[in-house]
Amino acid sequence: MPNLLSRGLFNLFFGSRRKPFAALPGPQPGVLGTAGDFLGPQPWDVCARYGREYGGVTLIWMGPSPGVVLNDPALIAEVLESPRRMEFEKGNISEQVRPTVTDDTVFIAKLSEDWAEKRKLEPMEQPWSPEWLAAQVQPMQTAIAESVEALLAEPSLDYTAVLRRLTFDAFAVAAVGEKLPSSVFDDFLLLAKGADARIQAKLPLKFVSLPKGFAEAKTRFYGHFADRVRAARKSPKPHAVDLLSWTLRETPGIDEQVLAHLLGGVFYGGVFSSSTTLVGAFHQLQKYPDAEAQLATEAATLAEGALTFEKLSGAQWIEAVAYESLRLLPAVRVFTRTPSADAQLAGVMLPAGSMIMISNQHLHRDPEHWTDPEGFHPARWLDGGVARDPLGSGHFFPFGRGPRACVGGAFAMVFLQTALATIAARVKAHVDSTEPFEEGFFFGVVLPKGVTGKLIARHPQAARAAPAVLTA
Ligand code: HEM
Repeated sequence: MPNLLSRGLFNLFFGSRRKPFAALPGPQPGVLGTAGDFLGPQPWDVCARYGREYGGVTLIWMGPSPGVVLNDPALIAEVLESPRRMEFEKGNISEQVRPTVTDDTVFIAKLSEDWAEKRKLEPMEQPWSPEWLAAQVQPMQTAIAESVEALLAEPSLDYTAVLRRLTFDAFAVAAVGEKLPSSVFDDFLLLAKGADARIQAKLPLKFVSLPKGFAEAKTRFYGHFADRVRAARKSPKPHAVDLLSWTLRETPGIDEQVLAHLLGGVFYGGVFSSSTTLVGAFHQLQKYPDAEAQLATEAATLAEGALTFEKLSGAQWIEAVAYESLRLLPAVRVFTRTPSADAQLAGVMLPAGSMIMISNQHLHRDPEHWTDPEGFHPARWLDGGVARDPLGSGHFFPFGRGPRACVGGAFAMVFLQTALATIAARVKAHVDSTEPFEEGFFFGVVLPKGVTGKLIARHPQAARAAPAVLTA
């Protein structure tokens, strides 16, 4: 809380601005407004504290500009889902990630039209058809199984690093039909660091310089996918199910660069968030051995023969583990919106350009909604649990809510379930400590730190020599 002098100064200079917002609760502003609250802790922890202390809407001050933090499902629905959602533009994340993800991407699409309609016109809308998703299970299973075997040889693992690479490799198989060279992964990370520096900057973006070699890495990274588009056009694979081959069959006239950029964008959309979710899942499973044992049993049943989408769809415990991980440790915990013109919300008039922060951290752990919310209990999702709190509902929105929610949510679910089934059938992912891990922030996504351990083969034959060595 700012000291008396700081609060006095704010009131002296900006006191008159406070009057129209008197009805809203919130922390006392000082000379920096209430922005000082966000300087130390992670933003989602601040949003959750506000939810506990002030309720569904909290008035904040970014310097002299008012804003709100929403923790009320109805207000969140108004901003993200109702017809009024068109009044609230997505935050400025697009400007921050623009150098990394190029212009041909759904990341930086403007909200100038109804996004639900716009998506139908986007080439990326098509790949997430149920047919394409179903076709990814088997290739991703093979890729993940191969990665797991390679990792078995490692005496100690940093799960954040190795699951990030495992996820990248599985996404590569879904995107282009095979794993990519390590040099492409390195370029991917370098470009992500460039965007991350801009996302985390407290400075205006023009003062944030990009890492050395950024421009060259970008040319190489997207050039790699452009080469693949040309090669696939020259020698089409009529039965291949990867996104590249699939899209060329369904949309033969698609521009080479657009497709290359969309393929590259898939990795930025989902590698960090999906791998963070897996780290959280294995950390919790170490803490809850009964849940882990049940996962191993179900995964073993699925491992008899090839894994299919149908088999996965019937695997209720695997789905429940994925949901519970997304509830307790969602990888994306804060999203923002901004009224493009003055807009009425929560009984006040928010000026154009003000900050609206929405977090799932508090609602995913709201004790009035969830039993033992801090505990990891996949069983809560059985017996109608999924229908009670579907994805994108008031107290469960790990992928956001409404038409501008995550583009890759359905793919992420298929990936997470395939990964849990494949990994748990082969190994126990031992985690060294069940103490809460430190959480950082990278590319807008929660970054688990210091989660170490090793994979222990469930069956001796799984420990056979690794076919390829993975680099973290
Ligand atoms: C567990 C994994 C994932 C989580 C938790 C997650 C979560 C989210 C969230 C919360 C948003 C913001 C929604 C908003 O601002 O309203 C988002 C946006 C987005 N996600 Fe994901 N995501 C995941 C995986 C993926 C994957 C696999 C892809 C692509 C293949 C992807 C692509 C995107 C894109 C392109 C956007 C921006 C959409 C837009 O601006 O309209 N995500 N994601």
